[in-house]
Amino acid sequence: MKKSKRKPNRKVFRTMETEEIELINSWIDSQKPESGTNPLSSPPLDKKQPIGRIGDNEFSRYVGSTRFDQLPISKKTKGGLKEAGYVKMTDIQRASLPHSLCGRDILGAAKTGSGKTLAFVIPVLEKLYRERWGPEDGVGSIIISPTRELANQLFDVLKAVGKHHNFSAGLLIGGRKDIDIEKEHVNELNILVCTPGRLLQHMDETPNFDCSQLQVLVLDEADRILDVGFKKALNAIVSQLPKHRQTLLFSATQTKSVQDLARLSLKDPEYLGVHEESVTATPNHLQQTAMIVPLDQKLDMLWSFIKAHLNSKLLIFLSSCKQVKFVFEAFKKLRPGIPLKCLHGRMKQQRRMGIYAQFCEKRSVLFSTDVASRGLDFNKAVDWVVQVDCPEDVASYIHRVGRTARYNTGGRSVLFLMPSEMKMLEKLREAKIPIHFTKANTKRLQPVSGLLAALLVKYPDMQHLAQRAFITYLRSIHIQKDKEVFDVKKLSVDEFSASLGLPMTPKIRFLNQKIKEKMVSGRPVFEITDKEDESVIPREKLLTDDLKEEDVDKDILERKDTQDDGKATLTEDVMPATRVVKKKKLKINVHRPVGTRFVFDEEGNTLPPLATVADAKSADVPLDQDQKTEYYKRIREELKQCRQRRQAS
Ligand SMILES: Nc1ncnc2c1ncn2[C@@H]1O[C@H](COP(=O)(O)OP(=O)(O)OP(=O)(O)O)[C@@H](O)[C@H]1O
Repeated sequence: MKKSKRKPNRKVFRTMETEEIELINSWIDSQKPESGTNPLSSPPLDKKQPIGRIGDNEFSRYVGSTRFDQLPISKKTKGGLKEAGYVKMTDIQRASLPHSLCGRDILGAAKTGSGKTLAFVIPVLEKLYRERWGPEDGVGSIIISPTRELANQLFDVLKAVGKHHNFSAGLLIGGRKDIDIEKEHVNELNILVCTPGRLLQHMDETPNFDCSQLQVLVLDEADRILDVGFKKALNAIVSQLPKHRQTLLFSATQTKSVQDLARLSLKDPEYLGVHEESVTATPNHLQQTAMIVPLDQKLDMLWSFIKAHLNSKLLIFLSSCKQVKFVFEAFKKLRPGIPLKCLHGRMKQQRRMGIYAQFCEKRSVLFSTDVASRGLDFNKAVDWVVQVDCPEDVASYIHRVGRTARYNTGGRSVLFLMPSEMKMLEKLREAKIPIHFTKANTKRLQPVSGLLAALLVKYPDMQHLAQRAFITYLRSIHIQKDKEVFDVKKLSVDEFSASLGLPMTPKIRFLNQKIKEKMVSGRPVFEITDKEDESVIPREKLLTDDLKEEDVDKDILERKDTQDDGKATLTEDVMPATRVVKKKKLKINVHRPVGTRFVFDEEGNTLPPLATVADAKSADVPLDQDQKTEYYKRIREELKQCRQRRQAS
């Protein structure tokens, strides 16, 4: 006779859950790892060993587990993990989960792409499950991320792994218009994945918003969230949370500052730095290169690089939003033959999400500020990370290059360093970053400056973008903290201006100013002094349009100023050159000197992509300066004449 397949009713389900929770609690209690130990150093479990209850009051060891199904976690979480394809644990998961599952505070540090997300998503789900958390219990866990895109990604992982649980979860990020709907429902949510600004907004504005029962607080990219840029927001958030809670902090570059940790009232945290003994601070499968590129050659080099990688996925970092806009708009008009996209903090949220999703899917080039530097996974498939502008510090470098070579995949990165920034190379090497240094080969450069000059004449709006890019870049260098690396006085500004296609070098007022960063009423400000003007300017204001704060969630801090100047066209894909039909109509043939080339070596083999712009043998900085100066002079002269002719007609 066929067995009846009737599902157990609710009561039976509840009893089964209660029994499972009792078993998990006893299992966790009986096999707790000793505080201060790293489970990675315990021998791995024998595959044949029985799992869970193995005698009357005896349970299997879970320290030393290598697979998720060997852990004392619920069937629901195990099911979610399995269906999402997660079977074996990564090192940070093996090291931290035994501690976090038994309720301890964690400071977790592991290389980029090593699986830190699951290391906090699993304990969040399990804690609430074991507490039998329900809709009426309200907010049980808060996961904070520094950027909206990362919060979105974390939310997706939470949904996938937690799909069999009954918790309600919400994504609370700035830039979304549905704040009023959010306010109505936020108290019904059990797990909040949010950016600091939006969370604080709810804390300030949502009637009866209640986190008093919070069980687990997670800070992803913890060092960034504890950083000065978020200090005020984070202090305000933490002041409204109960002290009795579990706190999990994760990052590839972790803070050890006692002051920072004191702000979070951590209780005897377990410090788990799983790659501390590793010979490198970056993923093993990541091939890293640095090369000298003078400021006025950066765009030539970047253009040549893109042309040599038309079948790849490239993530390009520039230092400011204006830089991103200019390079994106200009290169888009030059049609390199690969879709181009851009991402920065001044774009509307929906568009940002759209760009992020598209870049996960297709081969393309994404120009970005540091908004994309942390945490983002892009489906593991970024081929190259190109840092056109030097990162502000070693941590920033590690996070940027970490967008490639994720989990077990390979990846490559290249850093353009100006001659005055060579100190950064030393700093990277001191920080255990195996970076190969090579000299650029100008013979293979495809110059783009002349084309930009022509573009600026054809499209006068572009001139404004170029000027803003010029000024904001110099200002970003001027206010960098690390003066050993960044010195605006060492830059040849006229050549730089010409390389952007500008006919005249814009005035640089701030160069006479002394800028000193200091704290006023707990808020970072830059004190600016020059002969004419003496003022104190809030840090965010000075950085407006440009640096880090544009990229974070600013809905609270800058709601009034925030304007979306990302025009619709700014983020649209550019069709590859093969589809361009209007090309013939252009008066200026911008394509002429920059056709796609294949480069072959002496044996007739195609050269690896980087070799088309890099030349390890050449020892000199690759610039015939006289020729270049002559060239710029001529272009400027032509542009002036062109302008005069236009004015006359
Ligand atoms: N146990 C696992 N088995 C298979 N894949 C995994 C496992 N854990 C994580 N991954 C995958 O590895 C990739 C990187 O994971 P994750 O984004 O959590 O890294 P991370 O350490 O947080 O990186 P970052 O420091 O850049 O934020 C993701 O694509 C994720 O799906």
